[in-house]
Parts: sequence; structure tokens; C-alpha cells
Amino acid sequence: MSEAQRHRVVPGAPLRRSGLRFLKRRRTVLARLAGWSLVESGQTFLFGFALAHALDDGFLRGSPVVGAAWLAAAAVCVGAGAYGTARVYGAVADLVEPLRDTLVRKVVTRGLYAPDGAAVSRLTHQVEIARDTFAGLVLVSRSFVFVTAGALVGLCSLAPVLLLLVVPPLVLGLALFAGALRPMARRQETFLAADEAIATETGTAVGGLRDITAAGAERTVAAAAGERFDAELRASRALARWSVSRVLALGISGRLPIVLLLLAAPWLLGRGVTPGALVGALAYLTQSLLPALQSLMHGLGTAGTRLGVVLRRLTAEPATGAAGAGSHRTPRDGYAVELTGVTFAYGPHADPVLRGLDLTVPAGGHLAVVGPSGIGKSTLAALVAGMLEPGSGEVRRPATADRVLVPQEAYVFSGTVRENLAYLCPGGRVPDADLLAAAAEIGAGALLARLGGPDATLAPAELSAGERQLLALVRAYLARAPLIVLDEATCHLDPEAEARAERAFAARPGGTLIVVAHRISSALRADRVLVMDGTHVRTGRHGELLRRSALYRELTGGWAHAEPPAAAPLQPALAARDADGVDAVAGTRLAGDGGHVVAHGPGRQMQDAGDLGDRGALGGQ
Ligand SMILES: Nc1ncnc2c1ncn2[C@@H]1O[C@H](COP(=O)(O)OP(=O)(O)OP(=O)(O)O)[C@@H](O)[C@H]1O
Repeated sequence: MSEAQRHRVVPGAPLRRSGLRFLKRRRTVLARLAGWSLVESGQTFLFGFALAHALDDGFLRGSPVVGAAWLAAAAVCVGAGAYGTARVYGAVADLVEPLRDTLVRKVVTRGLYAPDGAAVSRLTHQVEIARDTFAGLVLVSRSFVFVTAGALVGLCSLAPVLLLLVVPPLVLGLALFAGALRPMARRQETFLAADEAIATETGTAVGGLRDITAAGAERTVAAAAGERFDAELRASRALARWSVSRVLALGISGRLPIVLLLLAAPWLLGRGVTPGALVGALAYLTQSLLPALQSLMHGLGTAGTRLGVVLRRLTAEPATGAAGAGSHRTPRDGYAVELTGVTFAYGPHADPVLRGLDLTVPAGGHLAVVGPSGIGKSTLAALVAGMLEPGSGEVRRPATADRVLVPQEAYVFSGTVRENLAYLCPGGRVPDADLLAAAAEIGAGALLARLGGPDATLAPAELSAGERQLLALVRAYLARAPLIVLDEATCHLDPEAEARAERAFAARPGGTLIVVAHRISSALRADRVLVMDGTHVRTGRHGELLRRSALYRELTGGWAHAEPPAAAPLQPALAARDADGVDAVAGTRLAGDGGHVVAHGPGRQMQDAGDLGDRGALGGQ
């Protein structure tokens, strides 16, 4: 599936709007860029002007010293222009780097909600393409504007009549180019999509060569690949046809004025235009205007289209119906998450991490997931949050906007505290009062004050891992998503801070909380605990599990009573197995459900419990 198919392509208008917003917010940088460009373009103006005066006032009048002085003045201006160019690059960097940050943020966010194999590639490759292309476009279009202005002012100062020969073809050629830009962009986009389709098709074929040969499918695969190549050929021909218009536009706007100037030279000389002015005008046209037009038309025609395509893809929403967000059924009324017969393995030949797992979490529930290291807790969290899709079975989860996963590694980016915290809020905005209240609830009030409040700028590298986690927790809290999944998201906090944050999430009215526990105290706070041990899953209340699950007793440090040390970190991998009432079959099974969560193995009828409390295992055991 190509990128274009995998993601809903955003029409051009929203992209343009966000582009304009991006530029509006950077008015100061743009002003600086314009200022240095003006310095740089001074040399354009002086180049033809000084040449004309060097001839008319100097060399043609037999005063070589005057002529040389004019040329020297032009040379000084070249030095000033070079200084301006150097500063221009600095300003361009200030414009381009924030774009890169914005795109990385978008891609990372989308990667969290709808990851696919190309997410990393988009991040590293396409963001770099976007940044470089954007920088190139800024340089080229800015240079065109200032060089053209410099040349036209120069022509006017030499003899206003010269503009009659230059401006009409220039405008006509630019209009032709502007008209062809959109159809050309569409052809370019089709070409890129066809190119990608070839890469995908051949990549798949190469990866499955053995299977193709074994199945005798060589002809079929070759025919499919052939179709892709034909499609690319058609796309490249269409693109080539439209590229002719670019050559035509360049000819009219850049080369026709030179021809007109030469043809009209006798007439111009007869109307008082000096030979020096003619030479100066020729210099403007050949040395400034034509190269600037060439760069502009090449830059906008190719790089501009490329930038448009890359930006649309980077900012596109995942397509409904594709793998990832959007293609799922939401849970039935009263439930936050429902897993039915879920099997998941990392790769086609790997052993499943989860096999036939059934699990329901009611809306408003608070579930803690415990188990030895590497048993599949994070995998379960990722399946619940929609970061992974099951190999078989079904996960019913809330829509993308209604669920938030907070991973162990907290993501904090350069920007203000407010930008970081409001990041998951609609429009990236939240009233300060809400922001401060959320921070206080989570226990990040002191941190916020120490950082300097919502407007302070964050330097992520200077924050400790715990501070980053606190910020990520506040961000998740502010998102007001009904389902929050904390995957060891508090592991760098001390037990008290962890307890405060978890309680804040659990106390949200109607909010569902799933916590992959780092310390056993997280299990004590939950309504229900899910114990994973690879072959079995047990759920129940803490006290009940202490009685019924040897593994749980091991994990809680061997405490047989209902109150183990609250802050004890969970023990690492254990070989313990539940001894009571467990199937020998490798598969998850219901054991000791207490009501809010149901987990059982394949072949069992799904049972959704009311609160059975200590009445023990559900029927069917
Ligand atoms: N991206 C991956 N590719 C391949 N295998 C993976 C991947 N992520 C996890 N695994 C494997 O899947 C199994 C379950 O991993 P998971 O991270 O879900 O366990 P966990 O219980 O959360 O462990 P921990 O408590 O150490 O975080 C482990 O054997 C792990 O090595």
C-alpha cells in the first residue's frame, strides 16, 4: 500500500492555511530575512548601474579613472552583498528549524496513535527532505523577489523606457508558469506515488522470493510489477509534457526581454538611451534576472511540488479503515476496552506474547497489570492503546482522541511549558487555570513553579527523568481522554509522587485507568489486578489474588497478607506458576475474576462479570 493510500491526503487549502499561520508567527524572522536580502540585493542594482556609468561617464569619454572608480564601487557592493548573503543563511535557519520541530512533533504524535512500518522512515527521511526543500525554496523565492526588484529599479534608473521591453514578457511568462504550477504538481505527485508503488511491490517480492518460487507465482508477480512500471512510465510522460510549459515560461519571461532589447537597440539609442545604459540593461537581464528566474522555476516546479507532497503526507491523518486508528469497533456501552481472543506475536515466526486473551475493562474501572519482566505487559498496553494490532482476535477500544497511552520514556520537546502540557488538548490550547489545576492534581505544581510557570521555555535535556514523567502525566491528564493507560509511566517518581498521580487519574469522573505497575502499591490502589505469567492470566482483587495466585504472592515479595509493603518494586522474572485450577493448555484462562475485568482462554465462553467479589471463580472453571 502506498503512502498516499495509507493516509488520507489533506487537501491543499488546510496546508496553505497552516503554512500561513506558521509564517505569521515568525514575522520577526521574516523581517530580518527581508532586511539582509535587501543588503544582498544592493549588489544586483549596482552591478548594471555602475557598469552603465563606467562606460558612459568613464571609458567611452576617455576617462578610464572614472570608469574604474565606478567598477570599484560595484566591487565594494559585492563585498557588502556577500555579508548580507551570510546573514541571510542565519535567518533562513531560524525559519526552517522550527518547521522541522513542528513536523517531528506531528510525526511522533501520529506514530503513537497509528504506528506503521514507515513511521520511522517518515520521521528521519521525509522530515529532512521537507526541511531542506523548504530552506531551498525560501532562498530561491526570496532571491527572485529581491533580485528582480533590484534589476527593475536599476533598469528604471538607467532609462524608464527599458521597462517597456522587460516588464510585459516578464509578467506574461510568470503568469504562464503560475498557471502550469498546479497541474504540474499533480503530475509530479502521481509520479512520486507510482515510484513508491514500485519500491513497495519490488520490496515485497524480493522479501518473498522463496515463497514466490515455491508457489510457482513468478508470472503473476512479474505481471503485477510490470503494471507498476507501466504506471510510472505513463506518469513520467505526463510530467514531461507539462514540463514543456516551464521551458516556455522561462523563454518568455527571461530570454524574450534580451532579444527585444537587442532588436530595439537602434530605436532606444535614437530615443536618448546611452550605450552604457544598454550594456547595463543587458547585464541586468543576463546576469541577474535570467538566473533568478531559472532558479525560481526549477525550485518551485520540482522542489515546491516535492515539499507539498511530503508535507501533506507528514501532516495527513491516518486513513479510516487502514491499519491503526480509526478502523476499530468501539466497546459496547458500559465498557472502556474489550479484547476477544487476542493473539499477538512480534513477527510471523515468533512465539506469541499473548494467546487467545479475553479481557474487558468497564468504563470507570481501574486495572493494574502485573507480571514478571518481559511477560507482555507493555505489549498488552500497546494493544489496548491501539499502538499494536492483534494477529488474530479483536480489540475494541475508544476512538483515538479518547485514549492516551503514557509510556515509560516521557516525551518532552523544546518549547514552552504550556506548549508541552497543552499538546494533546484540542487546538493545543488550554486555559492557564485548568493547566495549573491539572499540575496541582498530578503533583507537578512545585515543578511548574520551579520551571517558571506556563510561559517558561523548557530545555528537555536539563530535566530529570522523573520531571519529564511528571510533565507527560500532566499532559495526559489535560487531554481529558476517557481512557488512560500508564505503562510504567511513573517509574522515575518516588512512591508518594506515584501514588498521588495515579490517584488523580483514578479520581477522574467516569475515567478508566489501566496501569502497568512498576511497584506493587499500584496494584493495591486498583479495583482489579491482572496477573500475567505467559501461559495464564488471572484477575481479581489484591487479597483474592494473594490467596489464589502463587505468582502474585511471589511478585508481592511473598506476602501472604492483604497489605504487603506498599512501595515494594515488583520482583523481576519468576518461574512461578499458578497452582490452583489452571489448564495445562498454553493459553490464557479465566481464573478468579472479581467483576471488573474478565480474562479467560480460548474455547471458553466470554463471561462478563458483575462484582463477584470473593465468590470465587466464574462458572466454566
Ligand atoms: N518490538 C519488539 N520486537 C520483538 N519483540 C519484542 C518487542 N517488544 C517486546 N518484545 C518481546 O515481547 C515480549 C514481551 O515484551 P513486553 O515489553 O510487552 O514485556 P513487559 O512485561 O512489559 O516487560 P517489562 O516489564 O520488562 O517492560 C518480550 O519477550 C520482549 O522481548
